[in-house]
Amino acid sequence: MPPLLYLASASPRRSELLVMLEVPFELVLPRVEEQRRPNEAAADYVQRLAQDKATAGAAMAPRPLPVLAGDTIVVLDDDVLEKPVDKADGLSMLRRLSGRNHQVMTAMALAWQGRLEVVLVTTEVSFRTLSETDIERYWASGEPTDKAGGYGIQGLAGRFVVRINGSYSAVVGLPLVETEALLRRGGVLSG
Ligand SMILES: Cc1cn([C@H]2C[C@H](O)[C@@H](COP(=O)(O)OP(=O)(O)OP(=O)(O)O)O2)c(=O)[nH]c1=O
Repeated sequence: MPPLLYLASASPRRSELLVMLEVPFELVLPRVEEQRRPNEAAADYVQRLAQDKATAGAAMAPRPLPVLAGDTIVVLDDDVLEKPVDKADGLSMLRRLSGRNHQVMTAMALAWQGRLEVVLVTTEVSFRTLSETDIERYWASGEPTDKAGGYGIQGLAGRFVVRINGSYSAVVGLPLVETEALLRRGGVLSG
């Protein structure tokens, strides 16, 4: 099947989730700098990054097809927790998340025919209290390194999650319901 869409993402989770929407797609891999501006609100930041990725993807796409991109951040007390830069950073994120609620924000952007639309999905996630042993063992699993907030709900950190209020697929990196609607608006999906 010829592609109808490009996904501008190196995230294997985003590719796996997009498969669920049954639209043939190919990857483009733009490089976009991820740096929050002073006083930039978390919701603005995550939407800007998704838009930057979609725009950069459209600039390098080999064919004039719509380009989808996303960004995920974890927000705790107005602080943005991105991917841990090292072990100390990863352990400190997990200690902060322990026994508390935080928000996971995922923005998805679609660039097509010179247009750009972005949607933001915010999900509340509750963690149980984590012991130092939980935290050290989880870090040693290798799972936290490439994930916003230093955890993956779909993996070993699933056992830390007491409840979520919102979209599970958004926490993993691509909100299925909202992305399907976005792809309909962009004419990628019909019906
Ligand atoms: C909170 C959480 C994040 N994540 C992942 C989703 C994203 O892949 C990653 C956040 O990093 P992002 O910067 O959103 O994305 P990425 O760098 O992995 O990929 P790309 O920019 O090329 O699209 O964290 C999980 O897999 N599970 C979780 O529970």
